Amino acid sequence: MKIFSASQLQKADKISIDNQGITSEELMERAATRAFNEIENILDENKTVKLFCGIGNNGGDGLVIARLLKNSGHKAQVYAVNYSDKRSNDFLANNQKLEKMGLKPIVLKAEEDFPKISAEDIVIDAIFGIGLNRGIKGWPAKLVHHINHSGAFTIAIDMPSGLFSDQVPSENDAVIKADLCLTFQGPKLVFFLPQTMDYVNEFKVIDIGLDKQYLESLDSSYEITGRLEAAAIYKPRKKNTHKGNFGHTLIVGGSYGKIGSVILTAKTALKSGAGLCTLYIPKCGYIPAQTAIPEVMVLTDEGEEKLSEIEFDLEPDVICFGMGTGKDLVTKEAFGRLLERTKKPMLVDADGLNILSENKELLESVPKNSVLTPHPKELQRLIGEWKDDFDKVNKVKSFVKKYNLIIVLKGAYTFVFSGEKVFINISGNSGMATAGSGDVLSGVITALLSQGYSPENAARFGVYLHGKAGDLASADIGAEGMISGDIANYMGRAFKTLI
Ligand SMILES: NC(=O)C1=CN([C@@H]2O[C@H](COP(=O)(O)OP(=O)(O)OC[C@H]3O[C@@H](n4cnc5c(N)ncnc54)[C@H](O)[C@@H]3O)[C@@H](O)[C@H]2O)[C@@H](O)CC1
Ligand SMILES: Nc1ncnc2c1ncn2[C@@H]1O[C@H](COP(=O)(O)OP(=O)(O)O)[C@@H](O)[C@H]1O
Ligand SMILES: [K+]
Repeated sequence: MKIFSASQLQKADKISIDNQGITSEELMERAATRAFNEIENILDENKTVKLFCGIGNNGGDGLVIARLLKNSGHKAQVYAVNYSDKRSNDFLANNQKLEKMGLKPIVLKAEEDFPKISAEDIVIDAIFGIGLNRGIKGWPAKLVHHINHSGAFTIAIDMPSGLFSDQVPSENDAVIKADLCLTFQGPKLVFFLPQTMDYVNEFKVIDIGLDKQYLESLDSSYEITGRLEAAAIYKPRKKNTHKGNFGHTLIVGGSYGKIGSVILTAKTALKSGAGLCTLYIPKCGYIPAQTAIPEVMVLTDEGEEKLSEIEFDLEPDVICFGMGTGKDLVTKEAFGRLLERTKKPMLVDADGLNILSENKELLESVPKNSVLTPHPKELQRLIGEWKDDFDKVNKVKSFVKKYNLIIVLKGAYTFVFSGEKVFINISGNSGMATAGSGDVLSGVITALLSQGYSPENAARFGVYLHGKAGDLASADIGAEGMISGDIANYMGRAFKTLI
């Protein structure tokens, strides 16, 4: 699923109106009716719905929803948030229809007019949608705070009011915190950025029937990775195969006290379909690794407690480097030599990334199309500070182009940057905020690379599977109870959900 900008969606509205021979009022009726159907599904009859409608088309949607609620016997109170006297035509048309039914919106013009909102009410926020062009200030801002502090379950129509589709609100701007956002045609980028995602606890996409052909023709850098997209990447195994068909992964990492990290990565690689897996670790890790995973082969470095040479006599299909290595000079030099010798795309994580950050000249030697998996702090070391999340996204886009790499920026929503594209993953949960889940992610992506998935697909699919395995683990044993090893243990079941 592509993510469109506000201006693309506004244009798609116009084109669909022309192509389908309908009026904008009819499109509004269709959009708002579909939103109403969702609301009715979750509505308890005893609840009072308080609708706050702006005076543009987002407000128009709210008026249509109010009419439909009233028609189906719900208790609805409608407020027109009169921040200006300029009303959109479709707002006016729907206002008339509502008044004809005897439901006249109460006009709010100042703080004294605010109604009481109880925690038991349902609030529909139809104040501003994608037409927002400046931060909400003055008494409407106070209304937003009034709604946010009411404790009422708040459903935003299209966008939480006050949230821009293409910039981060400033500290003084008021923004609705939506429990649910019913968003038209596709999710907006701000739903996924760390600085703005908290305004949308949950979202549901409402297909309002815009012209499919036109939407498909639109360019967008941003795409969602959900179940459908993951299933399209998945290559089920053939019957006539042997372990050699699924690649040999070499996992290089670890140091004294951090051998567990590479063990997790290797275990996950095997549980994600890698045919063979060899661990390359300092000597001190030999017995723990052999004991923890009998299926893995183990090679040891000359170094007792840290990597110092990285010499091996095998031809792996993919090398993964960096978990738990530390950044010692000998390890850095050994990594530099490994980079010089490696031609195939590899995966670099954790201290591998920190070594690259401290020795930027090494970036030139990272094989093209390699996958780097930083969390935000590691990213900052790699690319420097950013002003806000939009600036960060642009900086990462430039970085991946400059070095021809793929960046997996980990977070509650993980972003995969590849060429012009940015893929946003929607599987996963807060139970994954636990030590070692990043090591597990490296294991999945490495295993997919070894099985012949392209680096872009391996990154995108690996991130999805990692989140899905986390979701399955959380559903069974709870977010607090799960540890990163559980994510590895649920990996097979994550693949099975795609069959
Ligand atoms: N036919 C259509 O165009 C459709 C539009 N739809 C709805 O229309 C919405 C967009 O409607 P509009 O373009 O009318 O815009 P909004 O209803 O989001 O905003 C209304 C107007 O308020 C003004 N404004 C913006 N920020 C302000 C601020 N901080 N303080 C005071 N005034 C401010 C702007 O001039 C803006 O045009 C969508 O989000 C969606 O809900 C849907 O009904 C689907 C069909
Ligand atoms: N709240 C969350 N929701 C979804 N995924 C999460 C959340 N918190 C962390 N994760 C995932 O867990 C992993 C954590 O990786 P990382 O920070 O490198 O941890 P570690 O260094 O302990 O291995 C990432 O893949 C990240 O996307
Ligand atoms: K809204």
